[in-house]
Amino acid sequence: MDPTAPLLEIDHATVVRDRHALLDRLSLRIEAGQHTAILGPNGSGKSTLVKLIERRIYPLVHDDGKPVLRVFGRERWNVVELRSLLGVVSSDLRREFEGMTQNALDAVLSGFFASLTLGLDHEVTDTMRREALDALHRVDAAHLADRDVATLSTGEARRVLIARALVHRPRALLLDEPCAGLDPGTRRRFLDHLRRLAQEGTTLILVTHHIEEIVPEIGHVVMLRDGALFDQGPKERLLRDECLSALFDWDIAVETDDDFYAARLR
Ligand SMILES: Nc1ncnc2c1ncn2[C@@H]1O[C@H](COP(=O)(O)OP(=O)(O)OP(=O)(O)O)[C@@H](O)[C@H]1O
Repeated sequence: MDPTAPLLEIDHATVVRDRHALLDRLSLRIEAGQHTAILGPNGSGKSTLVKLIERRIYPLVHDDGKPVLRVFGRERWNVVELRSLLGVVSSDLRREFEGMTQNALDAVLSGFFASLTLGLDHEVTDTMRREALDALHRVDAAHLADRDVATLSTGEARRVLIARALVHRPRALLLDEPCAGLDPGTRRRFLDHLRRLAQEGTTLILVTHHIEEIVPEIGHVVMLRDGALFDQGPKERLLRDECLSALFDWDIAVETDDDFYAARLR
């Protein structure tokens, strides 16, 4: 695989459900190493875009057969192979843990096999076990290792999912509102951890409603609205009063502090 290939190339992607376009001819390109935040109001298509990238849903095909979506330069992927390169934390906790009866450590170990659950045919080594515990530790969840995932609180479950996405050290991370449900301390530690990962070479794609979560390493912003691209570019241009106010239809004042951004509603 070409390491310089763009992480993501989307060419006029349209996704239709019930005669409604969830994504409407969306074109987007994210380079390898280009840490990116995806912003947009409720219903703008952010989670649909995440599902499209992880191949849970498919776009309409082009008449001329040109690919709509390429990830790491490739059009065709086996989902297991893709997941080993692209760690995903989806926003839908219910979906992630549906039907799962296993403890948190096994849920994290399943990340090594790009599967949702740990099966009898999965050979778990001591190193994997150590790394899974370490991943739980990094999100302050080591104490949850033996807990049945079905009994976890929202924030606890989210930490376990984050550990599962991190455990095999994927080349890129696709995070759909990963901080939802995290308490302030855990959120801060998680964001600090994301910063370290980005500095060490993991590309971050972060879907969020909170510009406070756009860590300094993320320099590129993609804005979606009504399933289409509203704007994209460097955050210094897009994370400004006029642009955010137009995107969210609300008068927003942006403040910056130490390379972090914050939004205040007026
Ligand atoms: N299966 C479906 N059938 C019909 N409409 C759908 C379906 N799935 C999603 N939608 C609609 O598509 C639009 C985009 O949804 P999506 O979940 O991608 O938005 P989002 O930007 O992630 O929103 P939020 O910020 O609320 O999480 C929404 O209007 C949603 O109601």
